[in-house]
This record gives sequence, C-alpha cells and structure tokens, in this order.
Amino acid sequence: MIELNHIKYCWPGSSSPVIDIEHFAVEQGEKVFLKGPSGTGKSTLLGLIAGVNLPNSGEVNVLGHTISKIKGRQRDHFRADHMGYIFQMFNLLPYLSVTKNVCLPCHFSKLRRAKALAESTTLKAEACRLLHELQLGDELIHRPVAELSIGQQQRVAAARALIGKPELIIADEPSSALDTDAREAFIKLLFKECKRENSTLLFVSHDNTLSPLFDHQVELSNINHAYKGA
Ligand SMILES: Nc1ncnc2c1ncn2[C@@H]1O[C@H](COP(=O)(O)OP(=O)(O)OP(=O)(O)O)[C@@H](O)[C@H]1O
Repeated sequence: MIELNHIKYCWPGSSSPVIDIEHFAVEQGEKVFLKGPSGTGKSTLLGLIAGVNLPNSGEVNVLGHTISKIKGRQRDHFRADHMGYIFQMFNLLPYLSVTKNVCLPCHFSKLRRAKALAESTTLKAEACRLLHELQLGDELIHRPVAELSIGQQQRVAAARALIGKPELIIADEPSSALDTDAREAFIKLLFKECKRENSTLLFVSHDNTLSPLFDHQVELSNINHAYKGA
C-alpha cells in the first residue's frame, strides 16, 4: 500500500533535511500507529505520503503508483480518489453546513461519489450515516461547522475522510480534542470502516493509550535519521 525508499526531504529555504528515511512500508489493510516526539517529522511524513510534500530524493509509492512522480493536478486527483485525510487543524469550510463539508470529497472524486452512492441513496444520507455513527445528532448536522465545538468539528473531519471509502486513511492527531467516550466511538468507527473496505489506516497520535489497538506501532525517531533529538 505504502512504500518509501531512500527519502530525503528539506522544507523550502532550508538546507538540512527534516526527513531521512531509508525504508518504510505499510501493507494494505494494516492499522499503523505512528508516534514520536514533537518535531520528529510525523506531519511532514504524512504530507510526503499524501503527495502534498515532494521528496528531494527517493521514491514514495502508494497503491503501486510513484506518487512523487505524478504531475500536480493528476496527483490531486489521485489523492482525492484514494485518500481520506484528517488534518490536525481539520481544514473544514466554516460557512458550509456539516453535511456539505462531509460530502466535499465526492465533488472532487467521481470514484468516491460512486462508492458513497452504493452505500446510501444520496450523498447527504451517507454523510448522515457516518455522522450518526460518530454520535453527531440531527440537531447539529445542518448547522455551519463554525458553530460546532472543536471535538464536534473533529468528528466532521473524520466523516469527511471516510466518505466514499478511500483505500488509505491518514489521520494526524485526530482524537486529541475528544473526550473519552467520543474518542472510543471515533476509533471504533475508523476501525469498522477500515475493516469493511480493507482500508489502510495511518494514525498519528501522542496518546499512547491508543497504541495497543493498532496492528503496528512505529516510533518515527527510530527510522528518521534526520531527527537528532529535541
Ligand atoms: N511549513 C513548514 N515550513 C518549514 N518548516 C516546517 C514546516 N512544517 C514543519 N516544519 C518543521 O519540520 C519539522 C518537523 O515538523 P512536523 O510538524 O512534521 O513534526 P511533528 O512530529 O508532526 O510534530 P508535532 O508532534 O508537534 O505535531 C519541525 O522542525 C518543524 O519546524
């Protein structure tokens, strides 16, 4: 599903790499917990896998495609078709309703639209199904997301990543603003949806209590030779 070989990445304007990884691979269907101290490069690595950041050297392969070699717009399409991304800062559109935010990926990807419509009669119904599973009630789902609490917005971001069953779910600290009950429901839904579709889950978190739930744990500071410690 994911294979990185001899990857080096420097942020623009910097001459020293923040990522220097010889090899990193994730099998299809695996649930991987990625951890490491702040600044190890976890978010940067997720950006490389998603093709948002391009490596200075080496190859990033996702689903058999060298994503680092796909040209700009095609790379955006590839990401929209195959990846659901839950950002640390959610990146929701504040003035759109909850359901419109959740349906957004289906407007960028025909593939995800078709998969969502195979599950429910309309995109909105599929958005509502996911939101209900994440314990967001009907009274909230037609409101602009700006009126929701941070924890509620995080669940909207999760539903948006899951709609249309992308093969790869990338989650960057997605549960940090949730209370214990909501966190459990959130992780259960992520796992359930991933299992159903044999989707791969790459999950970054500082919350070590969650790590035993995953198939594998990766300590990034062990594989990222660019990280010299705090
Ligand atoms: N947009 C950017 N431009 C320049 N440098 C950046 C940028 N984003 C991150 N960095 C730098 O890259 C390094 C790794 O940052 P990154 O956010 O990937 O770490 P992280 O492990 O995800 O940290 P945290 O756990 O605090 O979220 C840091 O030194 C950071 O300052």
